[in-house]
Amino acid sequence: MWRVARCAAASLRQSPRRFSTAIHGPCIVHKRGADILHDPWFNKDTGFPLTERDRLGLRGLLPPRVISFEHQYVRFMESYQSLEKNTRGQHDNFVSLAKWRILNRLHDRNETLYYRVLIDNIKNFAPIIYTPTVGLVCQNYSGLFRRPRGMYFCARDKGEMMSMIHNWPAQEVDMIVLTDGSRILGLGDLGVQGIAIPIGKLDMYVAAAGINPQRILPVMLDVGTNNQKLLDDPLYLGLRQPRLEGEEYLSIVDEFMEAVHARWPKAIVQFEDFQMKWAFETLDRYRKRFCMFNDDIQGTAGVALAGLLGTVRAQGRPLADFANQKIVVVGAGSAGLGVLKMALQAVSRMAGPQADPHFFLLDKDGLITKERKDIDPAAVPFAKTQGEIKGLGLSEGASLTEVVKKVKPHVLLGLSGVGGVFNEEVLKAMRESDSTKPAVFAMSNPTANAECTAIEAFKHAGEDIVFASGSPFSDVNLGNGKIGHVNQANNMYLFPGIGLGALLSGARIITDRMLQAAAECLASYMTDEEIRRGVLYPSIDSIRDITAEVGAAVLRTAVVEEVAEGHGEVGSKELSHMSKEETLQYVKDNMWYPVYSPLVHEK
Ligand SMILES: NC(=O)C1=CN([C@@H]2O[C@H](COP(=O)(O)OP(=O)(O)OC[C@H]3O[C@@H](n4cnc5c(N)ncnc54)[C@H](O)[C@@H]3O)[C@@H](O)[C@H]2O)C=CC1
Ligand SMILES: CC(=O)C(=O)O
Ligand SMILES: [Mg+2]
Repeated sequence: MWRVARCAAASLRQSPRRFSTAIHGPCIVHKRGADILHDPWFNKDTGFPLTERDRLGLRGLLPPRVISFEHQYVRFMESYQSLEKNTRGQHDNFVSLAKWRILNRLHDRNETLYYRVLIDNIKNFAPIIYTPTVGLVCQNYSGLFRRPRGMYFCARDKGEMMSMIHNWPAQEVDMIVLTDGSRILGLGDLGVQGIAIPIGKLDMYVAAAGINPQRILPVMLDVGTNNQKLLDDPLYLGLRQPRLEGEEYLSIVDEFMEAVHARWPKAIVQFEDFQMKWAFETLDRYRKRFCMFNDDIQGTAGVALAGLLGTVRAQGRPLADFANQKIVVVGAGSAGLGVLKMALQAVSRMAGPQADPHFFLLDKDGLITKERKDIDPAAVPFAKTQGEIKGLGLSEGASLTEVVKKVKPHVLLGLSGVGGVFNEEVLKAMRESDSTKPAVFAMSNPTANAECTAIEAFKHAGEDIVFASGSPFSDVNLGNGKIGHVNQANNMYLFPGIGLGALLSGARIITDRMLQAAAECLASYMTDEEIRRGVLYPSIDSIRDITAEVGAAVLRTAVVEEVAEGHGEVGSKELSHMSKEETLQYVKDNMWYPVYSPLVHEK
């Protein structure tokens, strides 16, 4: 009823795991013949019906047999499965890249089929198009490069961006993911090669939020790199210069934001994998002027908070007990500080602004206290005073092991980007935790950068822990029929819903309360029974469902916050009159789902 008018190419109510036989509205195409076959958006490969082949000048350009969408799907899955079989026993990275290649080739050729296989097999394919394999793709991007995807703005383009933005062929863009490649996952500065991250994030937008892939735009802002290995690499495809700094840097980001806003005033920009100083600076600079958010600071915070509230429930305690949880956060970067900031807001709401939460923050130099020289301003609110830690026998720069042994935390949460920092000694110290169900969150990506593996966590910290990691691990067989459940604490459970809710509300800006609504929605999604079993987040198989819920929660809060300006033909008044159920239905009705629509040629 409230579906927003757009090319009916495949705008269909979500019907996962079924091949709908419904008739779909036609899609207008301005090309003919071979041009259509070479356009992944319209291409159906051997799936063009004979009438369409006639209409579009395709007769003779394809083998005569028409293969149905269902059959094409099965054929692709069969070739994927034989790749899996044929590469069994080979090196993990080799296998992962081979899987990425076969998916990427389909993406380049036939987007409708690509997104269908992705959506229907998201659990299998997310680790390929997203973390961890996307990290490997970034590391090898210049060598893997065959075709561009998205837009590349570089330092040399200063003064040209207003016109360059019009080089993007799509008329409309809803969702942009932007990186400067300066902190790609836990892999550091990867320069232009970081473009694979926006591509992977936007694939998740299509798969989870049903954002129309014709209206997404991955963007790389190449301001140079400080990665000497890349600068020395003859294959490197980015600018061969050190990173711009200070005002020079900001003027590039400013120009990009202005250019985007001039062409697509309602587009949402997600900042992704910026090094900490620019992550915070750009968020402060733009969040009141543009509809934007920083996923690493804000998306991650919401997902972590939902997990932290889940661990309180897993202990059989009331949510208000969150204010008493002792939480050790390892990593004082954009992600760690974002988590603590949101956790602090939650504690204030629950126990009042005078509440004194028991948060301990460590970085590469150990426990952060007020004694710390050159302390980052963003870390100041979480730095301990001497008075707070004296009784525990801790001091400035105390090691992680010492902190865990003395604090006996309920939760140990890693966002350090350093693989293995939760070593045997640290994990064993968690056995002395004051919690009946201690939690270990090893949230750094990709897999090799996780603070510990799932097996290590259950082995050393004990079988009663709750475990979560940023990249996927398999559940752990604990013997005697017991299974250690592995949660994936990854911002993928929130950013698609934040973007979707902001889009469909036509939000002017993204407020803290919209982000809080997203986190609360995720936190309340799991049943008590699931939480008791240590299941804090939904299975990735349900990501479309949780994203619709999160999107609806964000949208409703945008209305309450009076930042919703409406989307398409649905005005802000109509949005404000929708019940909770109607909002959810509106969101679901606007989620794109891939089907072949009849193509009609127009000059
Ligand atoms: N699971 C998820 O959804 C997300 C995970 N992440 C991951 O978090 C990690 C960090 O990201 P950012 O905060 O943006 O990076 P960042 O570079 O801003 O911060 C890293 C922090 O870790 C600290 N650190 C480094 N070595 C350490 C050590 N040995 N012990 C303790 N602390 C140490 C640094 O001092 C710094 O404070 C990355 O691996 C990233 O992939 C980030 C966002 C979302
Ligand atoms: C998941 C994510 O955004 C990161 O690791 O940076
Ligand atoms: Mg990120």
